[in-house]
Amino acid sequence: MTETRPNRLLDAINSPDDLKGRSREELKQIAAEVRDEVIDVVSVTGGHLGSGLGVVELTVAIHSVFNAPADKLIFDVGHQCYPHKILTGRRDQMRTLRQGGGLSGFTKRAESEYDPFGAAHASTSISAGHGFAKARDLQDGENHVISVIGDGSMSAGMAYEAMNNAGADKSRLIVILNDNDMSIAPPVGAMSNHLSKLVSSRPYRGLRKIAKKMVSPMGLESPARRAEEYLRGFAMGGTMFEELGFYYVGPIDGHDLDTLIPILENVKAMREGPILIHAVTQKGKGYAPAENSADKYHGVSKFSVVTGEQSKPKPKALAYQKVFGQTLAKLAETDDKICAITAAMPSGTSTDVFAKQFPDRHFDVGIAEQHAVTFAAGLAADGMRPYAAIYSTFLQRGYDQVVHDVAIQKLPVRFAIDRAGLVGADGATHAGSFDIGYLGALPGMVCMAAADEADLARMVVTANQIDDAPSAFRYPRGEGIGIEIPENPQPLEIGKGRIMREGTTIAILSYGTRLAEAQKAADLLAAQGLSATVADARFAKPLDADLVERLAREHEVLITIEEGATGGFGSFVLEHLAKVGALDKGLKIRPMTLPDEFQDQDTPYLMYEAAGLNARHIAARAIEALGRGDIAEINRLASA
Ligand SMILES: Cc1ncc(C[n+]2csc(CCOP(=O)(O)OP(=O)(O)O)c2C)c(N)n1
Ligand SMILES: CC(=O)[C@@H](O)[C@H](O)COP(=O)(O)O
Ligand SMILES: [Mg+2]
Repeated sequence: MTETRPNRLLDAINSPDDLKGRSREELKQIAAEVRDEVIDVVSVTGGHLGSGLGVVELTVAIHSVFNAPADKLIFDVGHQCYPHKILTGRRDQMRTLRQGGGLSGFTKRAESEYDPFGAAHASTSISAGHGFAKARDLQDGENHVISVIGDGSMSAGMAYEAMNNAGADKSRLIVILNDNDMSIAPPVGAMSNHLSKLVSSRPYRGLRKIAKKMVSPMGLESPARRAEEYLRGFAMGGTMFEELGFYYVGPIDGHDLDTLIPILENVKAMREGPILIHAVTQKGKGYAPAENSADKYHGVSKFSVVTGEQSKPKPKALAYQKVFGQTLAKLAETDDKICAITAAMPSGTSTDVFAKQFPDRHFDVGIAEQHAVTFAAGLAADGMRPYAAIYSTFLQRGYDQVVHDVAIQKLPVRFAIDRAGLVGADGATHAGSFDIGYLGALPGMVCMAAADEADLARMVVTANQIDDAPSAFRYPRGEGIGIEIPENPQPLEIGKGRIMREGTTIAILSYGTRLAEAQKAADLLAAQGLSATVADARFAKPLDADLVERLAREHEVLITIEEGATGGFGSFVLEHLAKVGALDKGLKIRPMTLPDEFQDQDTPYLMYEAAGLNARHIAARAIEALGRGDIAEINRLASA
């Protein structure tokens, strides 16, 4: 790929300034080289590929026309920003992408002045862009603000809240709608249909000619006037964007620099109001294996550039997600009230397993977590048994809906909280750190965490039986521990944990999949003659008061551990013990949570190592609390 190109113009591009003054042909070559570079990089790092390949020309065009960092370029989600990183001085670090200490896989303010606004969650770019535009106006600035948002991300309410606000405003804001007719899965909804109609009813072949006319000085006095003429004359009325107060330009071919550059130059000359450029692109553009795949190589592991084959290690166990999807589908065979809801993540959450069997009861609502929650509330209010499968981090966006629409009305929505705990390469934005606290705070909510895949199956079944309250069960990204999943999983007794191993001196009470580390910690302690009880709480709410009080009463040290932030399970235990006076009798209690900081990406193991939540840390914490034992020996044994 890259080696076969004779002149590597990209080698001379260290910042967007180096694109200025380049001929159109040179820019086309640079775009081709950027594309090759993205493919090469992601083939060794893994990461988000299809989206970046689709915006190569857009990114080159934007950086050749505008003046970042003075002009603010805001990418929605940020998963398509690899070409942008290559062009903004980060090319030599690209092979550290998504690794510990390396570049983030998203835009990030702390990483570069060319990333004015960080992202990773969808649909924030128009709001942020509007904020930048207002800030500029208030400070008498002159810079441009460009928000690039995908068609999939246009399904979230936030994008419309932003357009509603920005569209009624005179502030200059350029929104580029990058329409590749894909989300992670095929896009859904009426807006997606509207965009498809716009594209099919207005072929951009003619517009290409128009764009050529726009660059000709003939008949038009000034760039601003040219742009106005263009927009008045050729933006056909009736798009939703125009109704909302945006100048609509398009649809245009988002891979054609001969179209993109003149249009951006003209739009740049406009002095007033928000503009939306509708650019049609292809996800995975220019790399056949991506173009030809169903998911357009949205997110990939390392792969062979020649064949496109991804090198995925053979799984040792079924993923938690599959266990969830399969258990729910099986349950639905005998319960026709069960529904599954996903907010644009059918494959990520494995609701696609359910969808295959029960398409009528499966709902992909698009990137719309708030709606997903209230939609589930409506289903529940009229007698259905909805399971809303949402990543912990994305459910943050639907929190008021969980409180106001679900919990206050005691509606039995079942929340399958996916990606609980640290997720690795996606880093802080995707860590499922807060749901234990934010759900556990809600009156009436039943909160569970699976310690292994067999227990997850039981929790899916347990939630099905809770018809008078909302419930949630959390589980991490990826494979289980490889234990057998019962054929007919039995429901759990609500609010009851389990003792895994009886000891005398130290109690380790785990909530979630740290249980395996707790067991290892007990082994490390046993090697020093220190006896530990290990318990799996299963429920954070209702808390197993008997279990917690017994552990407190019968041990010198009580450690709680969870894959969540402070203010979660450990806090609930502490508060309970304080209320019943169990802390007055000299118990040494040590809650172990994620650290009070946003952790950057790394492997999940190393992130937990940095968080101090692996077996050796648990054992060391016990020894430190106890005041006896040898921490150095623990570390030696753990690393052996
Ligand atoms: C709030 C939120 N929900 C879900 C996601 C997961 N997600 C990341 S990218 C993506 C698809 C975005 O589609 P689009 O904006 O069209 O960009 P494309 O990948 O097609 O370039 C989804 C669902 C997210 N990042 N944020
Ligand atoms: C950008 C984004 O939000 C998704 O693509 C996310 O990276 C998917 O994560 P999983 O791989 O855990 O499904
Ligand atoms: Mg898209």
